[in-house]
Amino acid sequence: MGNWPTTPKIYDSEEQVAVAVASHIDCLSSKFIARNGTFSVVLSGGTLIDTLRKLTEPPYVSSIDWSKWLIFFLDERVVPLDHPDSNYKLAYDGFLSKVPIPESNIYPIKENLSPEEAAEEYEQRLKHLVANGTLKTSPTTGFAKFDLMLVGMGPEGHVASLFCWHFERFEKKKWVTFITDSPKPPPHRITFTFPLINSADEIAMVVTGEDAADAVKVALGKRALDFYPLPVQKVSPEGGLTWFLDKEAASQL
Ligand SMILES: O=C1O[C@H](COP(=O)(O)O)[C@@H](O)[C@H](O)[C@H]1O
Repeated sequence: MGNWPTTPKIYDSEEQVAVAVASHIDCLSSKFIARNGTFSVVLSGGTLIDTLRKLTEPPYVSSIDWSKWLIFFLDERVVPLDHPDSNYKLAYDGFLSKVPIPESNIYPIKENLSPEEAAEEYEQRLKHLVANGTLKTSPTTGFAKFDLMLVGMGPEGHVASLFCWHFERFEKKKWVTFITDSPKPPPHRITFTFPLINSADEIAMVVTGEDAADAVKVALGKRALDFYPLPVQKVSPEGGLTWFLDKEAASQL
């Protein structure tokens, strides 16, 4: 671990962030496909999905080798996959339905399980994909090592479904955990844990809008907190970390 603090890339508008994020992902897609034969990508929900829109347009929609992409979900609301609160539905409607990633390469949560069962099932599925060589392992941590995690942040500094007032953010052993009292609806969620998140080869933090400015300031070390760190401050991958901000999100730096 050792990418913290980092220098953010700051753009005049969310539109420019979307352009830069698409170009960054395109480069990583080529690099990892050349190296591994596949590109494993973990998606957040929230505003991130709309910021990926440039990938669904020329040149990327036809130039990227989508057949080699594998898609996972950083966190998920435990609701049916066609429910308006589902991160899968958000990602499908806004991104996945517009690019030719094979359906069998997309890994949504299983439906009709309790949050605890859904988290356990997803963790076991990840371990199976590591065992059969579909996913890499971090030699340092033994957790799965995804090529790229695209991480959004809530205005109070939560990432994935790891919130300030939940002990799940201190989890050390589980790969995937669950909560039943999310302060942001809906209450039932599963989420990657920090050891799994921080085992990634690359993390892109994609944060836009003025609401996020205070937490961005804390996250990037410009303001100390005298209590526990915000969840976002625990993002510290073994590999690369790149922050993409628009000028509103960066306004307190
Ligand atoms: O609830 C969630 O919130 C975060 C942040 O969302 P945003 O709309 O403020 O960008 C998101 O990254 C996470 O995946 C989602 O479940």
